[in-house]
Amino acid sequence: MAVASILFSPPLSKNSPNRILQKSQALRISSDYSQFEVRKVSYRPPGTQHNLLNEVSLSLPEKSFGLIFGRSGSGKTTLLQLLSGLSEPTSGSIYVQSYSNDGNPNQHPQLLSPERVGIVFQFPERFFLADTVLEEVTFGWPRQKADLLLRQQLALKLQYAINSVGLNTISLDEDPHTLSGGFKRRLALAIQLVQTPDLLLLDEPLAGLDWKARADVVKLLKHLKKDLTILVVSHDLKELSSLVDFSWRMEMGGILKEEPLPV
Ligand SMILES: Nc1ncnc2c1ncn2[C@@H]1O[C@H](COP(=O)(O)OP(=O)(O)OP(=O)(O)O)[C@@H](O)[C@H]1O
Repeated sequence: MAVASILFSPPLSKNSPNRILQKSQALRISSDYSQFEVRKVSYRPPGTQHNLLNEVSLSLPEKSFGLIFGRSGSGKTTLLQLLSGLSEPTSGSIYVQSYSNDGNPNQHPQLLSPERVGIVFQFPERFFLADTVLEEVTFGWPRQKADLLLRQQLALKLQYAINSVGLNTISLDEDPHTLSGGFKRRLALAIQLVQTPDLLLLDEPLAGLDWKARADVVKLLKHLKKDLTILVVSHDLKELSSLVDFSWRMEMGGILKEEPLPV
């Protein structure tokens, strides 16, 4: 099923939503460059006595690829949950800071809002609910009553997501559960990209895939890296090393240290 047949793809004109989308994206980053910044974040789950994260700090410039590695149970997933807004830091802050080219902040830091963040959990295919790829990507979207402008904007977002992950080579009528492992991961990424996030968080993106699908996902991440800021938690350091701009080790007790990959 074609994207356009569901949501109507408009011709491009001066006032087309494509231009509106580009304009709003350009407005979001008005500075010379910006960084996602985590400052002295600690986290203790409500009702417990133990900090899972202890004064974690990191900076990730826009359009760069960061990787967090470390032993199981050290707190890596917990940090992604805080960055995505699923839980709130007990202390510290997570924000976006913009800078001029001379390296000085050029406005007040903005708190990172969850709408700007996409997160793909480990084994995302386990959470697929819909009967078709299209329904899975557009889950929760208005079908009939949305006004024309909204439908046009949604159609463009859908097209962007589908094309970005290479799902345009298959029918959107396919059952998500029958896709290959690599295509299931593409679909999981499309579900996030349709929200046009600025920061994409991936928890163990290669886990459970065969060698071919793993190579496929690495290639896809290389492509996505051109337009997105990506932060990955993974044990697959060798396979991801060619993508990595910044890396950190999470030590037991939730202590984060910037460190080169040990590969
Ligand atoms: N809500 C919670 N309450 C108490 N302890 C928790 C809670 N959530 C996670 N934990 C514990 O926090 C620790 C860190 O978990 P987390 O999943 O962040 O580790 P991880 O580094 O991502 O591990 P893995 O590599 O195995 O995915 C674990 O010991 C986990 O059992």
